[in-house]
Amino acid sequence: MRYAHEVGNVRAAEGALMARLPEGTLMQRAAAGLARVCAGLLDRVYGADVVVLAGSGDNGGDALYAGARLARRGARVRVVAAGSRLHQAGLADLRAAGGRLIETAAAGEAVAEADLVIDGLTGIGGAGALREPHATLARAASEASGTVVACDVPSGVDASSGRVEGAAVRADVTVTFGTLKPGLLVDPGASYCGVVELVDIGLGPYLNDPDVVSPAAEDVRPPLPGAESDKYRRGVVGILAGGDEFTGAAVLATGGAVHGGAGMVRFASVPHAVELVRHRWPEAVTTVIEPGAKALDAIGRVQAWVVGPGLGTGDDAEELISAVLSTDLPVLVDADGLTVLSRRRDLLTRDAPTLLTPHAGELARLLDADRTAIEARRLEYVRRAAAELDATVLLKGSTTVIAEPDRPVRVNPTGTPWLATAGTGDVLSGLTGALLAGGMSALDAACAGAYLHGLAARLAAGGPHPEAGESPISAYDVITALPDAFRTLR
Ligand SMILES: NC(=O)C1=CN([C@@H]2O[C@H](COP(=O)(O)OP(=O)(O)OC[C@H]3O[C@@H](n4cnc5c(N)ncnc54)[C@H](OP(=O)(O)O)[C@@H]3O)[C@@H](O)[C@H]2O)[C@@H](O)CC1
Ligand SMILES: [K+]
Repeated sequence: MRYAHEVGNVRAAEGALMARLPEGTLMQRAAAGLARVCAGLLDRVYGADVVVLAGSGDNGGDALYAGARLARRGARVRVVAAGSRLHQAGLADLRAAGGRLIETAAAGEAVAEADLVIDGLTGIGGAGALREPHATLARAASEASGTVVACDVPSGVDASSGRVEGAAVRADVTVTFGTLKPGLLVDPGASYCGVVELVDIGLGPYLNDPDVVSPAAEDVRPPLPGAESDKYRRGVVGILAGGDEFTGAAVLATGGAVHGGAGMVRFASVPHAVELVRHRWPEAVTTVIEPGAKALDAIGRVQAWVVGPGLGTGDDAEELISAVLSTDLPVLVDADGLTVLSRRRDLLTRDAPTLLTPHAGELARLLDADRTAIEARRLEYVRRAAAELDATVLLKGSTTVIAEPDRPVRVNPTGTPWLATAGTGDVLSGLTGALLAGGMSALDAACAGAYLHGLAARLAAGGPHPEAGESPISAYDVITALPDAFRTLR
């Protein structure tokens, strides 16, 4: 797991640690780590052209001390001061090492020709949209042809949330201190960071529980069949999807489940959807159901339900969703099911686990909120959704985030922009339903489902020669790549 802490937590740990150390120690540790990474990025430090963008806080101080370390190794270091103040001791050290301050008016040219730009405008103290001249400097850095290294956080990115309200530095590398910050893991902030390097400054023992975690491959443990397993013990997932209008979603969700490790997939729907699913996935056991409260009775036993993809949003769909949520089994609700729930939130009052898998638009309907606001503040809204709806919520999108009341939010590290194509969400719901039926908790199933789905998409997009770049993929390609994604976890 990778752990991330919000600004308040970082400051509390910093205070506790600083009380035990001589003044300035932490800043020197940070600066040393930053300078080390910068030096590694340069072909040669001696003679390299380095520009430090320094704000008036300690983030600027770190950058100035790092600049001084590079200057002592022979780099030509120039500093642009943003704002009225500069960290005085840092500036004095840089000057003593041969660095010099230049006018803001000359900054554009200096940044454009630099081999390396260090962004020390704002760190965890940054708040709201960057003001001037910070915003202009951030834009210049983002367009620089040299390597751009952000100190702690790319300036303009909110460290706790990943929110970006105006200009922000697009970094090639972000060197962060003590612990990751949630804004480095969650879009839009994450997309500004480049490669994130964590520098240990000794904060670890003083940090509280993380606010956000991001799983690595070893944290994703889908259930494995043992010698004793049979299809029932491995988990039977029931899929209620498709209708007279939409059938593709049913085929794709079933495919996700068939390749998601379920012992058996039961699929139930109207005759046309059943016919298509049978044709494409002979592995699935299918049932034609009549609308009505007794629809589930004909299907046979399952360990978890997936309901919603392509189901429609009318009275029949509502009745089916109501019946499924009245069971004492884990239920994953997706797509049309979520639209129905946005007018029937009362159906969510239940004891068994409920997993909701909305994209921003569906969550906007569920919370009566604004879609754009959700996309800009994914962490805030996924937490709010989990608390208000009393469910596990997986918010799909450029960064998929998963929340359960009173737990750290999980951020999925896999995926590719090519995943933004019709039908991939249906695959995710079938896959995750299979993991739920296999006995995983809603949080772990959501996490493993998102991880495997994103990995399968990357494998599909990268093909046999990923070094040659990625290509467009279809939802069906994601299903086909799932076995390879599972294999990478072994
Ligand atoms: N915590 C740790 O463990 C360690 C922390 N360390 C380092 O300290 C950093 C935190 O330093 P910090 O607290 O001085 O805040 P920082 O990020 O420099 O920003 C404050 C300045 O930004 C300005 N400003 C704010 N918003 C703005 C805007 N929208 N647009 C423009 N300006 C804006 C604000 O201006 P003001 O509002 O005062 O006018 C103020 O001058 C941290 O990120 C890390 O690098 C390490 O040295 C060691 C270990
Ligand atoms: K910064």
